Amino acid sequence: MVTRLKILVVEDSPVVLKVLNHLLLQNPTFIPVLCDCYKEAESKLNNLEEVFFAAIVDLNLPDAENGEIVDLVLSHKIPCVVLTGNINDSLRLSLLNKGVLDYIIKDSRYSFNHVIKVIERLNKNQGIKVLVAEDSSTSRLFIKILLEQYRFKVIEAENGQEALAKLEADSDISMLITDHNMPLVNGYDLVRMLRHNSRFQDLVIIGLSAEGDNALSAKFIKAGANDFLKKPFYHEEFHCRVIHNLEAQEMLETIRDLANIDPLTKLKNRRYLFDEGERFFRKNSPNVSLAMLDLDNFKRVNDTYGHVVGDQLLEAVGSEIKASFPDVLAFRFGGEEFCIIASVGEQELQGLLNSFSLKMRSKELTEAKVLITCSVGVCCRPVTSLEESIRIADANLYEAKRLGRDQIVSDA
Ligand SMILES: Nc1nc2c(ncn2[C@@H]2O[C@H](COP(=O)(O)OP(=O)(O)OP(=O)(O)O)[C@@H](O)[C@H]2O)c(=O)[nH]1
Repeated sequence: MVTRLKILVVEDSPVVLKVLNHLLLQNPTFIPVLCDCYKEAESKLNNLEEVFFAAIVDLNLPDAENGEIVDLVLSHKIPCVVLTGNINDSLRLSLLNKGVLDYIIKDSRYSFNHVIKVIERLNKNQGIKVLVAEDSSTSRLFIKILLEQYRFKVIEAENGQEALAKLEADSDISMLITDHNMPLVNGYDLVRMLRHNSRFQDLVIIGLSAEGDNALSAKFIKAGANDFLKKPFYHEEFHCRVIHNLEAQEMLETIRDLANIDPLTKLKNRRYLFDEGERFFRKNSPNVSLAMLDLDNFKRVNDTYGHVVGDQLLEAVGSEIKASFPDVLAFRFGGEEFCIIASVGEQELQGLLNSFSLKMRSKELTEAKVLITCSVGVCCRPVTSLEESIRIADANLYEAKRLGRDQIVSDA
């Protein structure tokens, strides 16, 4: 179930209030709570039953014309995005120093979309772990506070060696912010070590240094860091760089998923099989077993119930495969054919396939309550290539079909 988050919106213009309400409601996570003056916002904030995830506030309200609403919201420790008609350097600095997340000039409808983007980012950040590697406890605390302002989960390390150990122990860490001058392993060496390990290819890395060495930023980036910041930096720049680099990485992952995942079944696709499957095969050979699974008489399902139900059935089978083979590589090979690759023993794979076939035989799938069986061909013998393994499993699958379907034929 989606946890819904209340967003306090304080704005005296009915039109702006309406636009923000409309935009926030586009995201089912958000519940906008609208106020048109300081007094109303104050009473909402003082109500202990109301818990706000963030606030969007207009700097000039009829009953608080000098930005008092910002102090009020921040005193309740609520992340605050400010809307303003105009901005100058001293106002910008004063807002940022108070700790507002961002300030947005109300000059076009795009500015309102930007406000929503900031709030959505904040929500996403709650699930993102960032490791800060920095030997100075003061600097570490400063960076931690900046990151927590944006709702990131922060983990700390006092030197490069500790950072490496924490990254190895926790594969959920998405970003590393690392100083250069640290004991044991410095930042530059840490980046080099990480980038030589394929496990850390997707880790976003931002280097930091107080040194006046101009070559250091280039060295960091050449070693594989995504970005570099020289200390002292202003927190506006820090936040922009953190968010930009994270979004670039997320975009890359989305593109990769689009290229490798079958949109209907959510299993990896055939293209990924010949890529990742090949790698898996080489790494685990000769202890690799492969099974080809093909739904029986699937054409009849399409002919009887229509293609929409056919699609729903494929989607449901995809979920069943994911649940039944949790620790193996599972792919949609094409049409109603699937492929499983595992480095488990022949007996274990046979057991998993038997349970899956039994489940398929007895479970009604989709709203149309369709019963479907599947035929399976297995290759367990040591072979020299993934292609050979697929060819043998396919021949066994053909045999399973010939013998009357709904059975497993193995070469073991
Ligand atoms: N709805 C739907 N149907 C698909 C999809 N991909 C392939 N099919 C259908 O799957 C059916 C496969 O038919 P056949 O190759 O004759 O195989 P079968 O009917 O399962 O028969 P056997 O494999 O011999 O048991 C065809 O009707 C394809 O149109 C898809 O993505 N969605």
